[in-house]
Formats: sequence, C-alpha cells, structure tokens
Amino acid sequence: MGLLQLLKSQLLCHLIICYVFLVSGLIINLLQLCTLPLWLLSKQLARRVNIRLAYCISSQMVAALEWWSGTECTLYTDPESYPLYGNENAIVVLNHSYEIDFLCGWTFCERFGVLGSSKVLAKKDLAYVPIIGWMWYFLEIVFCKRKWEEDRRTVSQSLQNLRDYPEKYWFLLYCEGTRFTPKKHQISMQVAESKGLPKLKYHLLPRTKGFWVTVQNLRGTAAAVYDSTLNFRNNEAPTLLDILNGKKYHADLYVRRIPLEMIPEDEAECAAWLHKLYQEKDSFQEHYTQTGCFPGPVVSPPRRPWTLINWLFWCSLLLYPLALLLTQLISSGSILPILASVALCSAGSLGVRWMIGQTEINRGSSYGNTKAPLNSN
Ligand SMILES: CC/C=C\C/C=C\C/C=C\C/C=C\C/C=C\C/C=C\CCC(=O)SCCNC(=O)CCNC(=O)[C@H](O)C(C)(C)COP(=O)(O)OP(=O)(O)OC[C@H]1O[C@@H](n2cnc3c(N)ncnc32)[C@H](O)[C@@H]1OP(=O)(O)O
Ligand SMILES: CCCCCCCCCCCCCCCC(=O)OC[C@@H](O)COP(=O)(O)O
Repeated sequence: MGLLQLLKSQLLCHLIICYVFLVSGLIINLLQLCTLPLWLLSKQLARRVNIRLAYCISSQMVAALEWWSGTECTLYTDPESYPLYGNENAIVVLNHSYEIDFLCGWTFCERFGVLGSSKVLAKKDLAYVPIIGWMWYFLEIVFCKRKWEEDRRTVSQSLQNLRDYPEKYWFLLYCEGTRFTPKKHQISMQVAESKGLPKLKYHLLPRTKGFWVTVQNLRGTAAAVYDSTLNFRNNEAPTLLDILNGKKYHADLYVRRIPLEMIPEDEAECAAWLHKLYQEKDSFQEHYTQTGCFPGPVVSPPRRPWTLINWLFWCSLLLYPLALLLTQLISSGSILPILASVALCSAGSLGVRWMIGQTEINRGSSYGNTKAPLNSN
C-alpha cells in the first residue's frame, strides 16, 4: 500500500471529510430555507438558486468518487447521441444493483452539466435523511410511498410541476423499485412466471406504473429515455465506505438514447415495452459478464475540476475555524468543554454513519421481499 493510499484509509481523514460534508450541508440547507420567500417573488429564480446550492452538496460526494477515490467512469454510447446529453431533458432508466449506483449516476450528471438540477423518483423515507433529503425538497424531487393507490395522484402532480423547470435535467427511474438481492430476485421471478414473462438473470422484474406515469407526464418536456446499464470492472461491488477509504474502481455505463415518441402511450403497451427493455438490459449484462465490456463504442466524458474546486472551497472555509477552536479548547484545559466537544463530534460521526447506512443493501427495505397482490388492471 502506498503512502497516499494509507493516508486515505485513516479515520482522521474520514472524520475531516464527514465534518466538512455535515457542516457545509447544514449551512446550505439553511440557505435553501432562506430562499422560501423568493419562491413567492420569482419561482424560476428560486429554482435556479436552489440548483446551485444543491450542486454544492452533491458535488462533494462526486468529488469523493472522482478525485478522492480516483474511480474512473467509462461511457459506452452511440457518438451521434453524445452531443444531446446535457442539452435536453431526459428520463434515465438505470439498473439498481449497487450501493453507489446513484453516485455514479451523479458523476455522469456532473460531466454533462446537469448535476444540480437532476431528479429522481425516490422512496419517501429518503426525504427525511438530513442534508440530502432536505436538499431534495428544494429541488422538487418526486417522492413515492411505493403504494400505487397513494402515489398515483401525488407522483403525477409532482411530475406536472416539472414541466416548466428552467434548466435541463435528467429524471432517474429505478424501475426495479428496490436494490437487487437474491431473495428479491427469486420472488420477482415468481411474479414474472405467474405473468407469463421471461425470467431475468441480472434484474428484478420492473415495476411499470412509475415508468408509465413519468413518460405520460413528461411527454413534450423530456425528449428521450436514456436506457442505462451500469457495471463495475472485475466483478466488484463498491460501497460508499470503500470510496471514503480511497479505493479506486472502474465503472462502465452503457447508454442507449430512445426518443420518447417511440414509447407507447397506452398503459398496457407501455408496460409491455418496459418489460422488453429489461429483457434487452439483461442481455447487455450477460454480454458484459462474458466479455468484460458492453457492445458499442466508448465515448468517455472527461472529469471537470468544479467538484474539486467546490470541495476545496468548503474545506478551506470550515477547517480553519475548527483548528482554531480545537487549539483554544486544548489550551484552556477545562474538562467540561472538551467533553462536550467530544460528545458533539461523536454524535456528528454517528449521524453521518447512519446516513451512509441508507446506501447499504443489507440495511435495505423489505419492499419486494413478498409478492404484492397481482393487479388485474
Ligand atoms: C448519459 C448518461 C446517462 C445516464 C446517467 C445515469 C444516471 C443519472 C441520472 C440522474 C441522477 C439523479 C439523481 C440520483 C440521486 C440519487 C438517487 C437515489 C435514490 C433514490 C432511488 C429510490 O428511492 S428507488 C425506490 C423508489 N422508486 C421506485 O420504486 C420506482 C419504481 N416503482 C414504480 O414505478 C412503482 O410502480 C410505484 C412506486 C409507482 C408504485 O409502487 P407499488 O409497489 O404500488 O407498485 P406497483 O403497483 O407497480 O406493484 C404492483 C405490481 O408489481 C407486481 N409485483 C408484485 N410483487 C412484485 C415483486 N416482488 N416484484 C416485482 N413485481 C411485483 C404486481 O404484479 C403488480 O404488477 P402490475 O403489472 O399489475 O402493475
Ligand atoms: C463527501 C462524502 C461524505 C459522505 C456522507 C454520506 C452521505 C450519505 C448520503 C445518503 C444518500 C442516500 C441515497 C440513497 C440511495 C439509495 O440507493 O436508496 C435506496 C433506494 O433506491 C431503494 O431502497 P431499498 O428498497 O432499501 O433497496
């Protein structure tokens, strides 16, 4: 292990990174709260301000992936579609097997200039995660309870609100609805069998309602669906803690641009179209497993300096007062403030550890562990 690698694996480094993320995140959440009156005066200006504030948070995590861990991201896509990425609204359909798939998604958003504005259909529980969840509230992220009877109306309404969004965005949909586990896979293949659908080897059976409602509500606003399939080289499954430890990985993303007009309007036809898409995605994964690459040419977008610049800015802003405070505290020699600071640091560290836990598959939800009743409609 090299010296730099050893340094990156030190707890002290992780504590510093988490301190900067936590304090800057809370400051930004507070600034977002201050934009509330602006929403009444100029909604579009408030949205633009919040996009930039959100960038300051999410780009720190992207910086950790790109600059701290040095993870490389390769894009396999058609060179004719490439110039459109970042210059149009799109619905992204991504496989959901990795703990950091959302972070790789964010990295591609960053490289195409849509990180601050990008959206996702997220489970409601994530809205309560401090910093990220609170930031999402101001970004008009669409939340669902994964209960169609309740989501039908609220998801449609939230999607309608995005029709006049002032900046280009990608709307991410994990149609599988939950992360891949062997148990969830087994159950969902029983559902596939009972519906007469072919079995999938690498994906859960997609939930079609969210996709249909998204396509219907964003028709005329989103130009295309980006069918995206992610894999890591050498069969690796990195975690957020691996990234904090500075381990380097290589992500491969295969993207096909499908114009929105090609997607059927009728709900049943749209569902059948999505099932077929997942069968194709499964064959791409099989190709990757057999050959170690996706079909098609490689057009890799370069990493940009902005995530690093933002991170260094927050580090320089927040580390100096911390160092000053610690020096004063130690030189004062009084036990009570020292104990209070240790307690505060421990609470902060536990808080961040809990947030990291939200990304861990073995702490994931039980959604998909049982067969939901089959709908007839
Ligand atoms: C150029 C580069 C391109 C790309 C770059 C890549 C990406 C970057 C893009 C953007 C990034 C932006 C942000 C990312 C940041 C962070 C994201 C982080 C996390 C958030 C992710 C989540 O929270 S995922 C969980 C929430 N999302 C979803 O669930 C979406 C999918 N779900 C649906 O669509 C659902 O339909 C629903 C949620 C709308 C409703 O849920 P409900 O459970 O009520 O579902 P259904 O009504 O669909 O369920 C009943 C149907 O399902 C069948 N069934 C029953 N049991 C099962 C089972 N075990 N498995 C599968 N199917 C089952 C049942 O038979 C019913 O079928 P019907 O045919 O009758 O519908
Ligand atoms: C600079 C880095 C500092 C590190 C700070 C850590 C911050 C943690 C941010 C938490 C972001 C949470 C995003 C979770 C995304 C996710 O993958 O959610 C899972 C859902 O799709 C499905 O859930 P499930 O049904 O449980 O599989």
